[in-house]
Amino acid sequence: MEKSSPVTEIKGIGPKTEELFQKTGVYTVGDILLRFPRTYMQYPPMIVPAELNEDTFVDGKIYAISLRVDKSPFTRMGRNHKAITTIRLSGIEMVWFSMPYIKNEIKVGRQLVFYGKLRLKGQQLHMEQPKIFDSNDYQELVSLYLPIYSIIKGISNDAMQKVVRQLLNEDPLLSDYLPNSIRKEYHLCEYNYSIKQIHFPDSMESLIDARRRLVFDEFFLFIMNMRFQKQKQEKESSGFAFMDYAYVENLLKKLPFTLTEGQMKSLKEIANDLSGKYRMQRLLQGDVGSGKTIIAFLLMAWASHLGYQSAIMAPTEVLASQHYETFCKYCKEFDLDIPVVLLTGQMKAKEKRESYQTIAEAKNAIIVGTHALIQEKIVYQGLSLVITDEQHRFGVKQREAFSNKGLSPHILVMSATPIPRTLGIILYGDLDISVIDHVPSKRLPIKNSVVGTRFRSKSYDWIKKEVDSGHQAYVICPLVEESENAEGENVIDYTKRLQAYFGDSIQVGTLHGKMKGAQKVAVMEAFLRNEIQVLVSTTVVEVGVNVPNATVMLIENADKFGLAQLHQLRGRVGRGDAQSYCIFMNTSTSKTAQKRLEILNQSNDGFYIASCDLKLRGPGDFFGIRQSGDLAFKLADIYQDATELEAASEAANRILEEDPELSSPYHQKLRHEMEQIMSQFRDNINL
Ligand SMILES: Nc1ncnc2c1ncn2[C@@H]1O[C@H](COP(=O)(O)OP(=O)(O)OP(=O)(O)O)[C@@H](O)[C@H]1O
Repeated sequence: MEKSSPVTEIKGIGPKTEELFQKTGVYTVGDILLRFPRTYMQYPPMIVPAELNEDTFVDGKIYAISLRVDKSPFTRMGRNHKAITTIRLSGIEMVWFSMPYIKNEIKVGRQLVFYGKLRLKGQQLHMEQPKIFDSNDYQELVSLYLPIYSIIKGISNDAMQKVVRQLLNEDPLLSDYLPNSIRKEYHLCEYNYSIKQIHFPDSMESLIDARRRLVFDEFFLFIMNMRFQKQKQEKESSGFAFMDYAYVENLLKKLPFTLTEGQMKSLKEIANDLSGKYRMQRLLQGDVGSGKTIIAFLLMAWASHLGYQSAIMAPTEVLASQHYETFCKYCKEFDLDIPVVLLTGQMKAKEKRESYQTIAEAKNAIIVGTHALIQEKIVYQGLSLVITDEQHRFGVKQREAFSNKGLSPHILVMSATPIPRTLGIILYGDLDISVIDHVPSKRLPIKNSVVGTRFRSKSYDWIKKEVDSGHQAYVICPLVEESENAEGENVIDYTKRLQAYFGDSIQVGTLHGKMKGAQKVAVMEAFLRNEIQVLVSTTVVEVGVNVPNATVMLIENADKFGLAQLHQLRGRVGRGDAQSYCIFMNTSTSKTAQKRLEILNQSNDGFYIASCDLKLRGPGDFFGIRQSGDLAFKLADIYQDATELEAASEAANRILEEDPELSSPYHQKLRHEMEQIMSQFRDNINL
C-alpha cells in the first residue's frame, strides 16, 4: 500500500464505504492519515454504584460503572419489530435498542463496565445503549487518549479509529520531507512518529510534540508555497489603469456617513495601486464591522464607471446573496445605473444562464458570487478587479485560476482576522497590507454580560423586550443536532423550545451548516426582512452577516468557543444605530472559563482578546478550541502557535536563500512535496 493508494486497498473497505469517504474529499490512504482528530477523549475512571450519591451524581453525564452480572438480560420485540434488550443491575436500568446480540456479552458471573450517559428518570437511574467492556480491559483504556474525528456520514468514530489503527500498523506510508538539519535545529520529531502520535498519542507529552511538528509543517509548507509563487510573480504589469479618482470622491459625498480615518487611508492606498503601473495584490484588514464592504463597493462602482468589470467572491452562498442585495441597494440609493449580477453554485440552471449572459455582455458589470466565479465556464469582459475573502486565502489559487482564463485582474483580499503586524507580514507575505484600525466611532459599544444558566429565562425576556420594540435577535448554539460525542445545546431542539416559549407572536428560525445552500439563503433573507425575529443558528453566521436591525445575541455554551470566534460572532450585532447587547451563557463551572469570558466584557479589540486568551490557556488545552479557523490551516492556530509560525518562516527563508530552486540533493523530498502541493492547487482550480 502507498500514500496514494485508493481507500479500497484497506482491508474491510468496499465501494460503498469508499463513496462515503469520497463525499468528504477523502480519496486515498494518505488522505485518511492526514485527516487529524478533531479532539480526544479519555474514558473516565470506573466507579461502583455505591459511589453515586446526591452530591456526586450529575444527570446526563457519562459514567463508567462496574457491575457484576447476576441475571440474564431480557429481550422483547418493540414497535416496528425492533428488539429491546433490558437488564437492571444494582438498581440501574440499562436498555439497548436493535442490538439483540448484546445479550451474548452479558453473561451471569461476569464483572463488566457499562459506559454511557446516565440519566435519572423518575426515581430510576437509566442508561441507554451503554457500551460494554470487560473490567480488566477497561482499566487499560482509562490511561489512553482516543481520537475523535469529524463526522463522516455513515462511518462511526469506532470504525474510523479501526481504519487508522490498521494503517498505522503498516510500514510507514509517508516520508519525512523536512531536511534533517532543520529538524534538529528546531527540535522537531520525526514525521511518521508525529502522524502516529497525533492519532493515538502515548501520552500528553508525545501528543504535544507531535502536534508541534505538524503545526510547523503546515506553516512551513504554506510559507514555502507562498514564497515560491512570489518569486515567480513579482511585479506584473497591470492591464487596467484606474483613472478619474474624482468619481470616487463624488460618490463619497453621497454616502449617509463619512468614512473613518482608517477607511479613508485604506481606500487611498488601494486607489493608488489601482492607478499605478503594476497589478495590485493587497490585503484589506479590519476588525468586524469596521466597514470593509462599503470600500469594496466604492472600488467596484469605480471600475464600472471606467467601463470595467469587477467581481467579489464570498465564502458562502448566504454572504454572496447578502452582498448582492447590499450592492443593488447602494446602486439604487446613489442613483447608479450599474448591472449587478449574482452567480452561485446553487442557483437554478436558468438563472445561471441569465447571469452568464449578462457577464458576457455587460462590460461594466459588478459581479457577486461564490467559488462558482472561478469554477464555472464564465466569459468575462475585461475583469479588472477581484475582491475575495480571506477564506479564499490562497490568493495564489485564484490568481492562477484567473490567469488560466487569460485574465490578470487586480486582487484585493479582505480579512477580519486581527493579527499583529509581524505575523501579518509572514502570513500575507505575498500581499501589501492596508488596515482599518477603528470601527466607526459614532456607533454605541455593545453591552455585554456573562451569565450562568439561571439567567436563561431572563435572557429570553430581554430578547422578547427587544423584539417587541421592533428589533431582532440571534441565539447561537454550538451543535446542529444532539450528538453522542459532544455536549451542548443544539439548534434543532433549541428552536422548538424557544418557539414554544415565545408562542406564535414571535417567529423563530433555524440556520445551520448542514442545510442546503438555497435553504440557508431563504432563511437569511427572511431574517433580513424581519419575517423571522429570532434566529437560532450555529456559527455559520460568524462571517460577515449584516443585519443592522439585530440588537441582541445570546450565545449558548459560550465557554465552548474560542474568544476570537466569540468576538466575530458578537460582531453580528451593534451594526446599526441602536444599542446592542451580547449575552454569553457560561455553562462551565471552571474558573478559567469565567475569566476567559470576562475578557470579552472588558474589551472590543479583537487582537487584544485573542492574545489574552492564549495566556489563560494551558498547553494541553488547544484541541477543543480553535481561534483562527478562517486561515485554512488544519491544526495550526496563528495566535497560539505564533512561535512555530516565526520559526517556520525563518526556516523557509534560510532554505530558499541557500537553494532557491530546491535543486540540492538534500532537498529532493521537500521539492517533491512542494510539487505535489502546487499541483493540488491546480487540480482544485480545474474542478
Ligand atoms: N464610516 C462609517 N460610519 C458609519 N457606519 C458605517 C461606516 N462604514 C460602514 N458603516 C456601516 O457599518 C455596518 C458594517 O459595515 P460592513 O458590513 O462594511 O463591515 P465589515 O468590515 O464588512 O464587517 P465584517 O467583517 O463583520 O463583515 C454597515 O451597516 C455599514 O453600512
